[in-house]
Amino acid sequence: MSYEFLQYDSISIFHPTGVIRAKIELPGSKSESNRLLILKALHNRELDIMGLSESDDTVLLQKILDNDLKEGVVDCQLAGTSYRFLLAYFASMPGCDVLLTGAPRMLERPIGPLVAALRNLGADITYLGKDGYPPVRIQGKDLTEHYVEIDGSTSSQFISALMLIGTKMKSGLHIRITGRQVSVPYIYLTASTLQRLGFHVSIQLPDITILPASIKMSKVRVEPDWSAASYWYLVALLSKEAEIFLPGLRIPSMQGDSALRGYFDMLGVETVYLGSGIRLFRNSMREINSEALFLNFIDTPDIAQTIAVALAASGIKGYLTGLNTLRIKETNRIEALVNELSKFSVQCEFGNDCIRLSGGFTFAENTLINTYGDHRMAMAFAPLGIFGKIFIEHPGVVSKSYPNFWSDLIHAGFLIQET
Ligand SMILES: O=C(O)C1=C[C@@H](OP(=O)(O)O)[C@@H](O)[C@H](O)C1
Ligand SMILES: C=C(OP(=O)(O)O)C(=O)O
Repeated sequence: MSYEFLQYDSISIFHPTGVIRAKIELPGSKSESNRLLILKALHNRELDIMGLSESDDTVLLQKILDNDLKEGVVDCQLAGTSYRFLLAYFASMPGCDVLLTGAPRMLERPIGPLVAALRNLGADITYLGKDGYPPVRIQGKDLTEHYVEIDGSTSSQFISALMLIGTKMKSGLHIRITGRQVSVPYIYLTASTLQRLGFHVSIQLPDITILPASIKMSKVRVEPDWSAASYWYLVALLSKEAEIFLPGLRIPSMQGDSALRGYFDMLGVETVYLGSGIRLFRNSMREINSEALFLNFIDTPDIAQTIAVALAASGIKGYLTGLNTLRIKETNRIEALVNELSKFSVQCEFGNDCIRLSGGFTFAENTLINTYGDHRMAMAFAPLGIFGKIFIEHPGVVSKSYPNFWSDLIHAGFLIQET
């Protein structure tokens, strides 16, 4: 694996022909990997997880769990899912005394509903900074209650965290979700991961029941990451001609971001499922006969940036809604998107949970894309290099989920240089 260009202040990127034929080995799903690592630590340290994500977030989580630390400071850096899962994990580990912290941005990402739910289950958690936010001190305990209510309107990671530790609780766990649940497919991903390993889970939202059990399997394979696939759909869309093979992706998939297939089909990228993976084709005959597209991302927040760039660069007007959680991710993704799209004259208006794109895209050669410490800003804008040279600030941000991204673009014929 050669993780190129991660250390530079900025890079330039462009594609000399716009014709792409490539086979790209995507990283394993970060979401699946993180769930499996927690389950492995809770139940069976011998579990063999194949195809684990090589993302910074997963590598860090694995290191923390492998250390089997009982005391001291645990720094999750920028890894939101890992932070939320570890919060529940340590809270349910009798005898541990841990200070769980992260990078400055992590200290701005809320955890209040998860802490409240864990406390109701008997956990001992103290806020060390602002109430409702990291860092916290966790003194692990046997959690003896078996019913909990939690507000699901901030993050699904809170629900998944409870589901994961519920497998280890003596009488299991019944979770009742209050509020409007966001990112629902991630809850189903947790459930299906548990079921694959032999746990009993029943979901009838807003209720989830987990029964205690042990892992029945010794090996499990992680599917490649559909959120990472989104950048290759965008490359295909913007290309003159494309045929891209992404081995290992399945249809149907338990990863909610696989819904991106439908969006891109509408825009002119066809997906063919081959059993061994998927092949993407640019269908230049496809015409969108819609004045404007109305798309809701409440279930699939991680592909909103890719689709926003896809619509803008195709000159399609769009109303993107359900963006509630984008403000509390690696950066305020709504503002970041609007700032960067404006550099290409795209007319954007935005609110708390929506962006309206009113067209007007003009490619501007040599534009510098600011990335706001957010891997998905870098990856969603990089494919614009097909139209001409652009610059990407802090290319190293991609390692949060896809460290090989730049090397893979080079493999697909992009020319990338340090600047
Ligand atoms: O459970 C998971 O693996 C994730 C859930 C989503 O977060 P929210 O539920 O906070 O939207 C998603 O954005 C994140 O990248 C991964
Ligand atoms: C939001 C993300 O991750 P996390 O919440 O795990 O930091 C992401 O990968 O886009």
